[in-house]
Amino acid sequence: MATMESLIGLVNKIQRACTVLGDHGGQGMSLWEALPSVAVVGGQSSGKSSVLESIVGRDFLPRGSGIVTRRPLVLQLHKTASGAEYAEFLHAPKRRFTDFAAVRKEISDETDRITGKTKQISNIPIHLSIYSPNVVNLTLIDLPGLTKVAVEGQSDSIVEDIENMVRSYVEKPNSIILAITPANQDIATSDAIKLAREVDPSGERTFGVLTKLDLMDKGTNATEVLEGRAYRLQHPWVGIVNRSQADINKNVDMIVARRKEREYFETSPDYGHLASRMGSEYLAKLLSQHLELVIKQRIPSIIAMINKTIDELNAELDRIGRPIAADGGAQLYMILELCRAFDRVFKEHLDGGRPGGDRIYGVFDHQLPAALKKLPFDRHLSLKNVQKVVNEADGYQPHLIAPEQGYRRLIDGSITYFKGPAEASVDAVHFVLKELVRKSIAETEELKRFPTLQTDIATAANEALERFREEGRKTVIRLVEMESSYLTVDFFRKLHAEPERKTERKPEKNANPPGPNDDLYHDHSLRRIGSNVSAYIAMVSDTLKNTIPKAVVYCQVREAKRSLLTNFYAQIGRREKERLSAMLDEDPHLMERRTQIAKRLELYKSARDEIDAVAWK
Ligand SMILES: Nc1nc2c(ncn2[C@@H]2O[C@H](COP(=O)(O)OP(=O)(O)OP(=O)(O)O)[C@@H](O)[C@H]2O)c(=O)[nH]1
Repeated sequence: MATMESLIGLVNKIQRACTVLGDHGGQGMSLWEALPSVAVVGGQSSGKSSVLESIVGRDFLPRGSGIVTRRPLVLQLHKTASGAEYAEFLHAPKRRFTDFAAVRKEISDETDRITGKTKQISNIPIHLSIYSPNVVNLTLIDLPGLTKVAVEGQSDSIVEDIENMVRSYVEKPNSIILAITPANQDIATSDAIKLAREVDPSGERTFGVLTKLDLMDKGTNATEVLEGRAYRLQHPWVGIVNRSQADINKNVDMIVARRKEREYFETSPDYGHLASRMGSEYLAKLLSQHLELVIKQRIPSIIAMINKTIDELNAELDRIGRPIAADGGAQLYMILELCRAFDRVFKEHLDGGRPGGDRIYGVFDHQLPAALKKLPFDRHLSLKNVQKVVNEADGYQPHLIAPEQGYRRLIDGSITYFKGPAEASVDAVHFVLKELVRKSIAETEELKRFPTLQTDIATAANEALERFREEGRKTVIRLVEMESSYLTVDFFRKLHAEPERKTERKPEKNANPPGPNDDLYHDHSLRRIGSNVSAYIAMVSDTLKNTIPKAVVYCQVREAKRSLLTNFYAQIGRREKERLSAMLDEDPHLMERRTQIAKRLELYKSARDEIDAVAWK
């Protein structure tokens, strides 16, 4: 079973953490808003500060004319067993105040730090913790006094601004309203009650406090109000007698004032019967008990809200990416993971699943055959050129049986033409691969947050592709050169065995002018040579049409799949931690957002842990 200290202490802790993170309501459903708290509201001079000081048993609030409270003051009271009495501000955690006049000055100074000397108001709370044997565990939020008129130097809107700020605190369903009304004023005109009625019509969250009972006109009393007949609330009204201005001027001790207040009620003919339920000490206990009760009731919904928020924050973190680890090993691991993610996408492009790989087949199926077809063999094997090549090969002595050298030169010359389409295939596939690298980087979700690493991967992949292209180029050129280094002997043997039907008919078809017999024979023979070479080259072309794609895939596509980033991995493995961090550079906005989320997540998780610890005690 949780103790009172632990429950209120728990909420105190969470509230402080909320303020550190800038979560103090006003931004949708926040943890702060889910936490029950007591908000103190009242018109100017209603005795708000006096009630708070009386509850604390210390003078510590700034005084003065005009609007003194200009920022919410979250006052967390912690009862100490040791007798030590001191105060601490969340904004100055290292400093322990034992002099309460210094606390007052610090509240003033800290107010001005945010609002400037302009006397404007701000909804950013000041957190003050007071540790004392004279307090009960309680958290109160002191809010600016509701006012009717702006004083000099303040904008006209301040009246409305204050009301809006106070309303933003009291309208949340988890807020307990401490509505302070002076007894020497008509309850119907009380600013505090007016606002409380507006946001809590059933009066279940409102505690009515009547101050200045001692200042009522002779012959009148407040029993109508205190007994709940004048204005009904779910909770009993509490009457208070604070120090008068004269007491304050005389520096009457707060503890003495408490005693005097007790005596006032005990001896009062009007309120004697209510004495046990009157006074600031009673009020503090009442609030403390009530706050504890409310916290207990709210814990399940607070836990639900915390869990929901944790889920949402985790989902957002997943979306924008988890924070990067600080140590080199983890960074290296992360870079490798990111590279692998890229590699997966890249392979999907090649193997199918994502488009692009089919364009490589397009090179082999279209581009290469078309380029082979366009090669200028007609020109190279024209009668004139055949004659020229054969004659040159023969030299001073014409061939006797067959122009062996001529054949070889014609074939060599023709085969050289294949280098063009072979290299073009290598280049075409290279560009497809390069484009797929670019696409894959853009499509790798995990890489989106790391522009530097994207560039690094692109550079490394393109360097690798250049190497593969060079390898591919060498290999296809070698294939072409192999074709000229050793000819297929069988092809020519078969030719030899065949009758010369086809070629013999040709001269008749070609309406060549009649000439000497040997000339005719010579033409026939040249034509035959041309057509034999042409047939041979067609065969080579068919072979290369099949082997060039094999070489290209072997050297470029297969390697890209196998070892696109191998060199890169080796390089980063040797890199210093600083360079690894630099590779994981991110968009600063994103980093900021992530830090924010991580902090909030931390807050919510620790809040959950704290609640668990209390709930199981
Ligand atoms: N006699 C008597 N005087 C009181 C009582 N409560 C408050 N006062 C006096 O009323 C004046 C205003 O009290 P504060 O406690 O400063 O009131 P406040 O609501 O905090 O005022 P602002 O901060 O100006 O809005 C001071 O002079 C107090 O001494 C009371 O119960 N009896």
